Amino acid sequence: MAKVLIIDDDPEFCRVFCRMAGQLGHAAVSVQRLGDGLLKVYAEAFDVVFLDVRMPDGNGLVDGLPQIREAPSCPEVIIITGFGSQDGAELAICSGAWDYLEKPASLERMMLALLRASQYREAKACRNTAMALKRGNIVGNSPGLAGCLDLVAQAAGSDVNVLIKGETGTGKELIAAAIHENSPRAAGNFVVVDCAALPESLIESMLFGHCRGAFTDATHDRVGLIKQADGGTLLLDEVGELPFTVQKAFLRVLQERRFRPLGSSREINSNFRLIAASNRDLYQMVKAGHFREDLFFRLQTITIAVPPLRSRVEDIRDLVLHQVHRICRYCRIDSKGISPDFIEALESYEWPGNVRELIHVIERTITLTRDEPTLYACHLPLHIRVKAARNSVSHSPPAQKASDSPPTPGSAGTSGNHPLTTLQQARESAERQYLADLIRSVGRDIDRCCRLSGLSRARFYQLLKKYEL
Ligand SMILES: Nc1ncnc2c1ncn2[C@@H]1O[C@H](COP(=O)(O)OP(=O)(O)OP(=O)(O)O)[C@@H](O)[C@H]1O
Repeated sequence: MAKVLIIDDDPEFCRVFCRMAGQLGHAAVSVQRLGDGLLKVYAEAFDVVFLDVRMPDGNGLVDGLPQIREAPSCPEVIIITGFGSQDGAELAICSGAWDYLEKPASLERMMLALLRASQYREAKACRNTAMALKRGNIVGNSPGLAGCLDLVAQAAGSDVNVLIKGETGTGKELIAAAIHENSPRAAGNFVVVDCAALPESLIESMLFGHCRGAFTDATHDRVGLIKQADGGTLLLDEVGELPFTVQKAFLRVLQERRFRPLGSSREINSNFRLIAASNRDLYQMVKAGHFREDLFFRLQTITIAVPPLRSRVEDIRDLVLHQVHRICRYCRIDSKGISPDFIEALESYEWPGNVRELIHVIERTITLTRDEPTLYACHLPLHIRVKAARNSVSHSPPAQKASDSPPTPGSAGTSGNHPLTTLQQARESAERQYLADLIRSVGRDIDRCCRLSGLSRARFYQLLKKYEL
């Protein structure tokens, strides 16, 4: 039985729908306004939500769907609309809807969609309780990361090939390790091959192994990485860097799970599970002729796309707390307090290097503030402070006196149409704010100010003078 909510401004339609769902054993309730629907999904757990698009107080697809998908029970959403369009259908599916039905869809069709969505939910609930996922070192609870962990659970329960995509530093290797740890192969080896770091001349011998005398430097037999993963998992990290010739040889290994080490006359077996990871767009590489299409299709039976950190800002707080505690313990210093402005500044930065960059910033900050009991935003590197200050300026532009802001080039006479400041002005405003905060929290201890800000003494004095601080 599923718990169902229908959000539709037609009370008669809701009444008939609820009665029919009830006859099929589901518990259905309805509301006629989008706002009431949102309140309800955040107050109660639902399995499936039927959502109308044109509501008196908003557009279900645009204003409702994303929020409903992020509700604690993360219900499946079926869009029902009297004004269906191909673009609407695409938007719905891309935004995570289960289905997109045009009114008047027959009630049977709606009940079929409900049946499928509720069966899927049941199966998912069984999987989750059957296997409480060991997360390893993975920190974070954002919906984006939760979606990845769902796929980790699915992948761990099967033996199919997995492709993990995502920008550098997003945690692809951690995800791969979690699949291995949760799979029946956990007792076997987890062998990581960094395809970008293997010298091209050695790559075949590293992967396949070699016999003594196979080439000039082969002074003894060597077991290749593929054989080392026998009974376990092989992670091909940066698989896009695998040379084209090796891709062909590897494809055969993937099909046969057999190969011949260099210089050997005998083929050997290796029963490994393959996970590949890449921060490059392999599909584009296939189109450009740099990656084999047949290998590409074989790699991705399950694909996990790890979102960049900037699109799961909710994880930053958890990651910071975890890392600060970990690093302080490692450095044998007392754990530090964290002020809200420290987290806010980190949340407003875009993290091109993702979690790896965040960890480096925290390590650096703790090293530079060993004696500080609390971390403030002013302890962060300048570029992050600047970004935070710029964001606060652009969200609520301060009223400026005309004399404060020289006209920007080309804006004379039309400045009323240009609320944005110039880059130089924004930079100066951020710089001034940063220095003021720094002095406020550290005092006039010039050595510490210079050490924390990374500025030379001369430059520091120059800026104090410039901003009359
Ligand atoms: N969710 C997370 N929780 C805790 N630590 C994380 C998380 N994601 C990434 N990290 C840490 O960030 C660093 C980079 O992670 P990882 O090497 O898995 O990224 P990657 O996507 O494989 O990077 P690359 O593409 O550059 O190989 C590691 O120190 C890892 O432990």
